Amino acid sequence: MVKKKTILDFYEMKRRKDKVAWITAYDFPTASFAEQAGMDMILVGDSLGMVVLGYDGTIPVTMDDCISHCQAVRRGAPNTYVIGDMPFGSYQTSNEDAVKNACRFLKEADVDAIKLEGGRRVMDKIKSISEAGIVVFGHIGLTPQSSGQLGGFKAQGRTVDSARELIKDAIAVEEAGALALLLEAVPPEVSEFISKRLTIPVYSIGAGLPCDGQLIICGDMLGQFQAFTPKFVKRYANVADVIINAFKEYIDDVKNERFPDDGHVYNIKDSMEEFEVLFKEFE
Ligand SMILES: Nc1nc(=O)c2c([nH]1)NC[C@@H]1CN(c3ccc(C(=O)N[C@@H](CCC(=O)O)C(=O)O)cc3)CN21
Ligand SMILES: CC(C)C(=O)C(=O)O
Ligand SMILES: [Mg+2]
Repeated sequence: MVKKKTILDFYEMKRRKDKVAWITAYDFPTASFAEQAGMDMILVGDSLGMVVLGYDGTIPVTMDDCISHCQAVRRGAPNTYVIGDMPFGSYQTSNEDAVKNACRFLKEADVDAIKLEGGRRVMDKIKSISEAGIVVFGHIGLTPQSSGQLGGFKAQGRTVDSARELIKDAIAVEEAGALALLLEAVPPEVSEFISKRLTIPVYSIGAGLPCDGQLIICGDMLGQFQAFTPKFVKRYANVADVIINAFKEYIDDVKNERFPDDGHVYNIKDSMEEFEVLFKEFE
């Protein structure tokens, strides 16, 4: 059993240029598979709203949804670094709400860190949660919770003007006390500059190779999520096909009485003659 990592291990990995591999997971089995595979960390993303609850965005996801899924993930991956993603409305309202809800993730779901979206505009939230002693991951670039303001799920930092805003946000996140930063959907030229400019580890989901590690949504890499596929997704399996084919085979077996066969039923423990006597009694 590999020892559970701490934030210090991730700083050491950045220094040694060892890349951090992480995925999202929302349930017990996926978390357990991730831990068995040796994943460095797991994000319980509010993307759970889209990937496992079927919403078309992350806005409806609640604190209770996140806590419940974090608990399942922690049970499945007791020795892996787990990050809880703060859902829309759980930190925007006030510093007090932000700290209170961040504390819930630690107290109720035993996560190692929390993540929240935004740069300069959430500096006070990052600072308040950090001052409570909690490890904060920042998240800038394509921030799905503010996709309304961005005009949709759009890559960021592709123009000099947009990159300037992104760099200011990255610096602000570090200054506010975040101990890691996630860049989503940002050109590698910009993420390389940010990774070098900051002291804290900078991770990528769709931000290219220059970052200190990579994140991908489990449902995307496994071919489980069908609504759309972001450009940055590499598919490693096609679970949808595997599941649909298994379901079709099962339906066919049931309709044609090939299932259940002798191997999938229980044997009687008295003679058939005795059972026939019993059945006669009730005819
Ligand atoms: N399953 C899933 N995967 C994700 O990566 C993901 C979620 N859900 N939910 C929350 C956000 C939304 N994300 C998205 C969604 C769409 C694109 C996308 O389709 N982008 C287009 C156009 C980008 C643009 O116009 O700049 C692309 O071609 O990549 C990217 C990231 C990332 N996150
Ligand atoms: C898209 C990633 C970065 C995320 O925040 C999530 O999975 O919720
Ligand atoms: Mg999220």
